[in-house]
This record gives sequence, structure tokens and C-alpha cells, in this order.
Amino acid sequence: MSRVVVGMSGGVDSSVAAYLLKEQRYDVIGVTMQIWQDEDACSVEENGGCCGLSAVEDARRVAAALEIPYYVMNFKKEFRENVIDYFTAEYLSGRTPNPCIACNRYVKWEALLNRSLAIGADYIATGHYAGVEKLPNGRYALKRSATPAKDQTYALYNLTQEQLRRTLMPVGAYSKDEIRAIAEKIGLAVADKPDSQDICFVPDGDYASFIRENTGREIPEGNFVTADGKVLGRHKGIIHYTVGQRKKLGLSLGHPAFVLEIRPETNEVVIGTYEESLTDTVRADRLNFMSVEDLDGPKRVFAKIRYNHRGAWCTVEKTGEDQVVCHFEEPLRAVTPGQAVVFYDGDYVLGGGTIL
Ligand SMILES: Nc1ncnc2c1ncn2[C@@H]1O[C@H](COP(=O)(O)OP(=O)(O)OP(=O)(O)O)[C@@H](O)[C@H]1O
Repeated sequence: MSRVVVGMSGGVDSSVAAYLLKEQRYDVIGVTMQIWQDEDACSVEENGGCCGLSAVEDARRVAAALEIPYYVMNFKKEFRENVIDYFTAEYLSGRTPNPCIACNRYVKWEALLNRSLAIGADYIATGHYAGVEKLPNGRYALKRSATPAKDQTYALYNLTQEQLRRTLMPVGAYSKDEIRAIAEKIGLAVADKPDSQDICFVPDGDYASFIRENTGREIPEGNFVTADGKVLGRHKGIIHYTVGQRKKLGLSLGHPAFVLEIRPETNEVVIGTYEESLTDTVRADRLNFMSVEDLDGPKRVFAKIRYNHRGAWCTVEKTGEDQVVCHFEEPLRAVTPGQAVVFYDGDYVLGGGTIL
């Protein structure tokens, strides 16, 4: 019998994942990772179920109902080093990070998988809406969820072959409604919980205060400038801005204003018009390939440039060992350095990288 560790956040998806795997006759162990604040400082409702005491209580109750062993594991150090430190460093460098992608690769997978292997597991499983398949070319790749609106492959594009080989995502084949129906049928009390928020450790969305408090650094004010250097006003510090941003700039220029670029060297935020904010060229590095080992020439693919982007067609080609350029077939707005560009070949994740 194969042994699987299920990451249990106390929510409906991972609870049903544990149930489905038990039905499929796996030897199932439930684990909740504690990754951030003290247990009593946050709750599932506030932080997306990542670390709170109620997450542990809920997951423990579900594990007891399913009659599976259950453990709480501490990954706070791994989370701080790989997610929080990266998150703050990227903002301070003028980029906009995606911490969920880093958490998936380094905490939910690397750290949890290693500890699971150490306790004799063959696989880890989560309640993500995505599929894992071995392709005819021998590669493992993520497949988009059966429910496009719930698809979570974007945030998982950076998983390695070894991680995918040892991953099960049993809820990916179902719709959210079907998962809720299963939860109700088996009497799981978690059935009506809201879905998680994106950035679990900044529940109020105030990234700037979070960065100031976590680094102890004062973030200096600076100038808003046009692309040709004309000073337009003062900004509150570069960490308050994201490329593509239009709101909360506090500028009245007589036309809608957009953040075009953030320059940490000169502490400037470059502002321009809607037309200036459009581009059809996206460059990326820190690449991870999934359905293919590498690109062997230009390839036309469907790509997403942020989590909730509907996607657009582009031709992607290598420009260096760890760099690609993508030429989109339509102009894009808000191409944001630090976010991921993820490429799809049909329903499978081809790979992705970090936008430069
Ligand atoms: N603290 C945690 N400990 C263990 N596993 C976790 C934890 N947080 C999230 N996960 C795993 O990652 C998956 C996706 O996390 P996400 O935050 O997107 O939750 P979700 O889609 O709301 O799922 P759920 O309904 O299970 O909370 C979860 O289904 C779960 O398997």
C-alpha cells in the first residue's frame, strides 16, 4: 500500500483530498504545516488557513473523522527564509513578488516532501485544483483543472520533475461544487468555509506596513517622473507601487496615469499614459520547464502574466541559458516585473519564469 502525506489546511479541498485518497486505499497521513505567526495570532478566516490554531483544530477533527493519523509540523523557518525574505527583497528591489509560487515550491513541496519521505511516505497530496500527469515523453506536467475558474496551475508552475513525480492532487478532476457535495455527503463540518485569500501573511493587504515592520527599514519618499525625466510629484516610497498600477497614485495629470517602471537605484517611480503602459514584449528569467525539458526553438503558446490574467497567445524563444523573450499577438497592460509568466501547451503547463 502506498503511503501519502496530505497537506491539510482545515479547508474543504484538502479534507476531501484526504477522504478521496483513503477511498482509493492509500495509507493516508494528515499534516498541517505551521508556517507563520503564533498559533493564536491568526485564524482561517483571516489568513487563508495557512497556519492558524483553528486550521489545526479543524484539520485534526477531520483527520479523526477519517480515522487517519495526524501531525502538526513546524515550517516557520523555511517559510521565513523562502517566502517572507524573498517577498520583502523583491519589493525593495522594485519588483512585485508572487509569494504563493515560492511557498509552493520551497515550503509546501520541498520542505514538506522531504519530511514526508523521511517518515516513509511515497507521495504528498494537496487540495489544489490541478492534475499531475506523466506525458508520453516521460516528463511530468501539471494539467489545468476541470473547472477553469478554479485552476491553480499558475501558482504551481515552478515545481520540479522530482516533486511532481511524488505528487497527488485528487480534487483536480472535480468541480468545486462536486467537492462541496462530497464534503456534505460524508458530513465534513468544513463544507461551507470560504476559499483562501492569496497572500495569507498580509491579511489586510497592507504590504507596505508589513515590509516596514518586518525589515525595520524606513522607506524613503521620492519623485514620480515621466519617461523623459520630468518630475510630476512625490511618491510615498517604491514599495507602495506596482508596475501597471493606476489607482492610489495621488496625481492629477488630466489623463489616467499608470506606473510604467520602478527605479530603485534612483528611488523614482516612472508614470505614463495608458498607451505607454502597453507592450507586446515580455522577457523572463529564473525559468522552469515542465512538459518539455527545454525549448528547442520558437514556440507558439498560450501564456498568463498574472494569476487572474485570462491569458493571451505569444511566441516564446530562448535568448540565453536562463532567459526567454515572448512576443505577444496583442498588446498587454500591466506586465509586472517579479510576477510569473506561465506558458501552456494545450491543457498542460509547458513551463514559466519570472518577468524581468
Ligand atoms: N498550513 C497548511 N498545512 C498543510 N497543507 C496546507 C496548508 N495550507 C495549504 N495547504 C495545502 O495547500 C492546498 C492549497 O492551499 P490553498 O491555500 O490554495 O487552499 P484552498 O484551495 O482553500 O484549499 P483548502 O480548502 O484545503 O483550504 C490545500 O488544499 C492544502 O492541501
